[in-house]
Amino acid sequence: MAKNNTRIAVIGAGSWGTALAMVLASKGYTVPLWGHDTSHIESIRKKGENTRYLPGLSLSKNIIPTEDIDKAVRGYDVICMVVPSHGFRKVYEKVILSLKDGASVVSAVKGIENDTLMTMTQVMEDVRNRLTPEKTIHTAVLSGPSFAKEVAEKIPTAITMGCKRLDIAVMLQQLFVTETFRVYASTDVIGLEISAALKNIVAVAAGICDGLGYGLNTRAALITRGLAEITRLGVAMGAEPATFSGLSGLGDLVLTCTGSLSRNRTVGLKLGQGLQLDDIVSEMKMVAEGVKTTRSGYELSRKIGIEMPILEQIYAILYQGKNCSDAVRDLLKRELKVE
Ligand SMILES: NC(=O)c1ccc[n+]([C@@H]2O[C@H](COP(=O)([O-])OP(=O)(O)OC[C@H]3O[C@@H](n4cnc5c(N)ncnc54)[C@H](O)[C@@H]3O)[C@@H](O)[C@H]2O)c1
Ligand SMILES: O=P(O)(O)OC[C@H](O)CO
Repeated sequence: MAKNNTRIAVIGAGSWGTALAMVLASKGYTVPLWGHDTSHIESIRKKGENTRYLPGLSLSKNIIPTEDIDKAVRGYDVICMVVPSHGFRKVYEKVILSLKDGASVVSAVKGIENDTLMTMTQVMEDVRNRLTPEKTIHTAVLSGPSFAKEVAEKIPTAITMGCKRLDIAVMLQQLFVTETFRVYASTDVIGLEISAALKNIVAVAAGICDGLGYGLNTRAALITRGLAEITRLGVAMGAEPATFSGLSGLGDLVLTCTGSLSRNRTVGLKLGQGLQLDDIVSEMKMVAEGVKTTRSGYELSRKIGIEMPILEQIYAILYQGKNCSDAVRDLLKRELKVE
């Protein structure tokens, strides 16, 4: 758990980027924390607190807020990308220009790019191939049940670090682990990314059912059948089935479908209570990745030819104006199956 000489920076000064910077700073690392909004970065610098995304928690002096991406990245060994999926590619196109050869980049992001249907490590590989094919960059993913607020408050948490190269996954595991932040290593990058992105859609569904006033039976059914359809898609994309019963699969699904801190579940809750999606999203100051991922997940499932009934109903609610109760009714009256 001791600090070593690795230089690590965090890109993205929202709630999760700040919480991860706090984890690393608590080990003694000096961590540049980059954000795109100059006034927000200035406010963090002045107050020693991220009042917009993690109010009430003092930041360590080891966290160096910056709006200068080159300064945050140049010469660093490990970069942790925590920019929401819709802005990820544009930011990474800048990051990669300053990235040193042989660096590792960890995506802590849970989404699938809308236009390309790529996961974030696929986006990183795509950007590298186009902009700096001469560089060797090790891409990795960090995923698991982890509300930023609880991680920042040092509430015991377990999470998974995935990289196709196990030695790199283990190096990153050791970099992030603390006494309250337990990190497992994995090589199933696609499994971690698919489970992370798609659990947000099931969390929206769980919120909808709670908003409609349904009960705990309904929620348990959604978690279980949601996991079944996420697993089907992930395995068809080359993931290991066991990943879906791990922290990034079942673990994160349970957290986000049941935890009141979940932004995705909150979106669903309000939809179930009758509010309109545009109004809900425009009032939120944080990102709920599940809204956009419903679109990319839906297109991905059709492209690969995987049946995903819960995802299809959430897509119909979010993008085709379907009534929430009608969606639940249609899920229940589907042809009967063997489990
Ligand atoms: N918050 C959590 O508990 C948590 C935990 C695990 C994973 N995640 C994942 O981390 C990612 C980031 O989420 P978050 O919770 O930090 O979000 P957030 O809403 O708290 O903050 C988002 C940050 O990204 C910035 N941003 C927004 N659009 C941008 C753009 N186009 N370019 C650059 N920066 C932009 C915002 O200014 C803000 O600093 C998401 O994929 C989320 O699913 C979040
Ligand atoms: O608040 P949510 O719904 O984005 O969930 C946050 C994390 O992904 C929980 O692991």
